[in-house]
Amino acid sequence: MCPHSEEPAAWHDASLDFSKDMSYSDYLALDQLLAAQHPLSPEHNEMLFIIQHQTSELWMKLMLHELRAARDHIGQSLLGPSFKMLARVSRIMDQLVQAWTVLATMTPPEYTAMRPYLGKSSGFQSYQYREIEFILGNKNAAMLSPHAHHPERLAHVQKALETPSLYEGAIQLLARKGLAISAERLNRDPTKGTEYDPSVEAAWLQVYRDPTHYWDLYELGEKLVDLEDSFRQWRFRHVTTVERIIGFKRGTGGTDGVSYLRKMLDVVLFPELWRLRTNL
Ligand code: HEM
Ligand SMILES: N[C@@H](CC(=O)c1ccccc1NC=O)C(=O)O
Repeated sequence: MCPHSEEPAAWHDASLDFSKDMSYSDYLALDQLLAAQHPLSPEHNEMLFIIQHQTSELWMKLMLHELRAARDHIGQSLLGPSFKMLARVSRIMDQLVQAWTVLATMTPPEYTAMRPYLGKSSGFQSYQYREIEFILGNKNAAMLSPHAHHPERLAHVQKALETPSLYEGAIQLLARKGLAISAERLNRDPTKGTEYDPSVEAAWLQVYRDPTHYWDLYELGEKLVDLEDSFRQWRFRHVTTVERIIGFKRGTGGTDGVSYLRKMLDVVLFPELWRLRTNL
């Protein structure tokens, strides 16, 4: 009963006996999920480092779920659902951009104390991140090597390398809608990363110069630019946070560290969609 009234407590009708029914924790497999954090160091701040990455990887799992579905819908010219999926992916990326404020609470001495325990491990070896880069067209077969020892992870990245990217699907859609794309571009090796093509820019320019006629393609173009905009912000927040925490030390993954990550800021996923803005 409520302490000061005759009314039953607000939670009075809540289900309380889960001996025979699925509960919140059962449905979310929380026993497994919350038992998956294994700090290697005695440092207080390692839990932050682990959970920051595990939550990022869960968001990446959802991004891939949505990106694969968006690519399938674009392949079937079903653009409405693909727009919703791409918008969701951009919002997830925004979430990952904001998440850097939590990790930025880790100071250099705190990270330095736990860094030796990381060995050669690095986000460079994130197979979900690599799949995301690949499905967006930033492909590089060399990035399979860190997974060569692990058949299941290798299969994920290998499949992503061999499957035409989401942007490839958008270019094929432009051609299906009657826009002139070069035969060489339409028949390009899907394992190769996206490279600027003048016929693709000319096609996007035709769309952006007549949005009323090509509204669905125009909206697809802007959804892709939204996504790359958010991705660029993620890359920038990562390199800035890294510089805050390890300066210009070499990375545990073997790269030059911040120097390498700064080069990644120059990656352009959808080159023609950015170049057309200059020529519109
Ligand atoms: C203290 C925090 C962090 C530091 C010092 C750091 C440092 C680095 C460095 C130096 C690299 C270059 C590869 C290497 O040599 O290791 C890298 C790559 C990477 N990191 Fe981080 N990182 C941090 C946090 C994160 C977080 C929270 C994520 C989220 C998933 C992340 C994801 C990645 C990814 C995906 C790459 C590969 C990037 C690419 O190849 O373009 N990192 N990180
Ligand atoms: N490359 C980082 C180490 C690192 O960032 C890391 C290590 C293990 C698991 C996730 C990591 N985060 C992203 O790269 C460093 O050089 O300190």
